[in-house]
Amino acid sequence: MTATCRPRPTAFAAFSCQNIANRTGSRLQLAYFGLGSTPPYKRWTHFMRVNFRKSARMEQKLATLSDVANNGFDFVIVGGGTAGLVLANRLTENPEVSVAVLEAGKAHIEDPLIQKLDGWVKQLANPEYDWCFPIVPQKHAGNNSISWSRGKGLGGSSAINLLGWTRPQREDFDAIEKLGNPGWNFDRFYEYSKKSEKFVIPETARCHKGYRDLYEFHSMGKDGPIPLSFARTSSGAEFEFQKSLEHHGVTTISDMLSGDLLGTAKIVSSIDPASGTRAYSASQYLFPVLEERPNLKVLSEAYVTRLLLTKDGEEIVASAVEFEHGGSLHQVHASKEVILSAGAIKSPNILELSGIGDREILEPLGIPVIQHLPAVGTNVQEHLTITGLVFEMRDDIDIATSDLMRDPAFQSKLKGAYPHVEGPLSLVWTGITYLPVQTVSERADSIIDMQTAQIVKEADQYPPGLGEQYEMQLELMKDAKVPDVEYLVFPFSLVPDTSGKPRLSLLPVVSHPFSRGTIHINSADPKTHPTIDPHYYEEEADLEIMLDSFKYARKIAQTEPFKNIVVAEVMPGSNVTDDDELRDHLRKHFWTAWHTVGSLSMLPKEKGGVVDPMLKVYGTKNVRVVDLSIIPLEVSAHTQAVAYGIAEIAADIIKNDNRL
Ligand SMILES: Cc1cc2nc3c(=O)[nH]c(=O)nc-3n(C[C@H](O)[C@H](O)[C@H](O)COP(=O)(O)OP(=O)(O)OC[C@H]3O[C@@H](n4cnc5c(N)ncnc54)[C@H](O)[C@@H]3O)c2cc1C
Repeated sequence: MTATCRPRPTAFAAFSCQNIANRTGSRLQLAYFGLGSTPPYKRWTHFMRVNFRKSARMEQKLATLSDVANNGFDFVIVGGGTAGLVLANRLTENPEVSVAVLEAGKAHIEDPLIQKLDGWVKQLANPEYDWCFPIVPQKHAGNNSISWSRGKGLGGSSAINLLGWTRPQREDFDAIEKLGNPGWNFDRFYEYSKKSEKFVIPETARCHKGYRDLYEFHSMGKDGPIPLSFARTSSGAEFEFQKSLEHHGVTTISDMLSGDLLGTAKIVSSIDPASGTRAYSASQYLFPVLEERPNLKVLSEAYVTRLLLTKDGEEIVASAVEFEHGGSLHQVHASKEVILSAGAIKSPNILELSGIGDREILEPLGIPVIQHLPAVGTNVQEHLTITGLVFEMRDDIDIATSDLMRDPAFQSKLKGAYPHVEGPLSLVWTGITYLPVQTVSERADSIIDMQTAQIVKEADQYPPGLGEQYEMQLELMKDAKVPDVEYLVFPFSLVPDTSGKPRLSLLPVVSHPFSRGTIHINSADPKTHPTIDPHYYEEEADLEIMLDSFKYARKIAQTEPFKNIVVAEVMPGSNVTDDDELRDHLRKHFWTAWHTVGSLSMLPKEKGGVVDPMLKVYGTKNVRVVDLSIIPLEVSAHTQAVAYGIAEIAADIIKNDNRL
């Protein structure tokens, strides 16, 4: 790094607190740069004022009930979330095409909790923003339970997520095609995925070879709506973790978006470098076009209760959608198609409430069965992770943690030193690593053999198609070029902590869990939360992979230089070493990465499919699903780019199919 790369005093740190810390040597200065995502006082106040005006104008552009109720549109999209708004934008590029979007949550226009990078801390478990879906006590995880967050409001989960941007491993996506979905391979996904991306190289990062390479030579889209860049803030601890990984032969990579994830990296974030705020589907795909598209009507606080289905010969036709708004039920008519984009949890619910699903679930609830489609709400897969590997970090070195940054005493010291800087911390998560099971576990072969034997033994009890999925998963697992495990470095503790000490968590993630769960309605009341059972750890291989991944993370943490920045492992504590004790610990502290897929899988019908490769629900003439629920096999990546990519592909499928 040359002197010209040094940030100006009012500029924000571009990529590495650690780099800057090395230059300044002062924790105060480090923390100042760590505040990078919060603009200086004047900028933020001006920003808020402008936002307020924009917000009022935008509110007026949203639909009113009378714009939508009892009116007809070519397409009705259920759910104004990540995928739903991409689709709404792309379909209404043609002024002849009319689209209504019904979103259950609020509009949250220019909402600081969404825009500020650490706003998610306040959004999670807040019912204004988060559906807070409870999951049932987990039989194979000590009957413990957690809740699954999902975004409620325009932008859906892209409005509350943790901003990391990854693309799946090539082989993961190719496996989706091999399961019977022609065209759903990595190459096509990649081309469409880039359509949503606008990679912006941060000014000061131009000096950093790795990032320049990524920008100039590699794999990101540059003209799409979602600005992406490297977060200006990072803890610095992730770089120490990377260096420790390097001691164990893991490569630090600069391009994690080319379909080859193996290695350790600084993740790209969906943050607009111009404003330092969250870039999400509403801010990038909806608000910029709303004013100029009278053919697009978006109604918030419109809770869809069911699709109104009729039969046309053998085929089912959705002619309208029923929704609740302001305490009353209304309908909106669709002349071409109804598209479900309510996410992997609610889209299957809406199908079931409409009479498409397993007869054995619908009939006892008094819901007339229009089509018996037993795969609805099955094949649910979720990235398995844990919260229980937490460290106390040294506070006399240039590593920032969220705990430290939140400390009022530290903040006031900061303000004394930098009176023109306002606001709390906005450290985002940036440390990411993908590894094959062969790297993290000496038992890789025996875990594969154990799972193979299990599959042979239980094959005749599996639902249709599951055996084939498992064979595919085993192939991916045997391939040491394909990641099976991920590590996240979080600059805080996810377990409530009142010690006031700086904390950091390492989160191992099982990328391709074998366990399969279900999501079903349990009431004919559309407002009742569904019964969600992910069956965490039901398949023994998931627990054993987690165990070895946990032990590997610990090994890295005990390697220099990471070791030198840690005071102690506070959870579970380095005295806990017995495998059975650790298994209990992992059962107790399981957690979600919020990446649910598979609940309306795209597969041949006889293999457990709900939608075909054109995303149409089997047996229907005009009902499609466009969200994460269609992915039949979990991918190793974080899923927002997948949701955007699916919607970009779907838009062209729908346009072609309707000759638009
Ligand atoms: C807390 C959290 C953190 C995450 N972090 C990351 C990350 O760092 N990186 C990453 O890549 N991915 C992350 N993800 C995952 C990613 O954001 C999601 O997988 C993706 O956004 C899902 O898109 P979707 O379109 O399938 O669903 P959503 O974006 O969830 O959209 C569904 C929409 O439908 C609406 N809806 C539901 N039911 C109804 C109804 N009955 N009527 C009307 N509307 C309805 C919802 O309110 C919502 O707006 C995270 C997710 C969460 C929840």
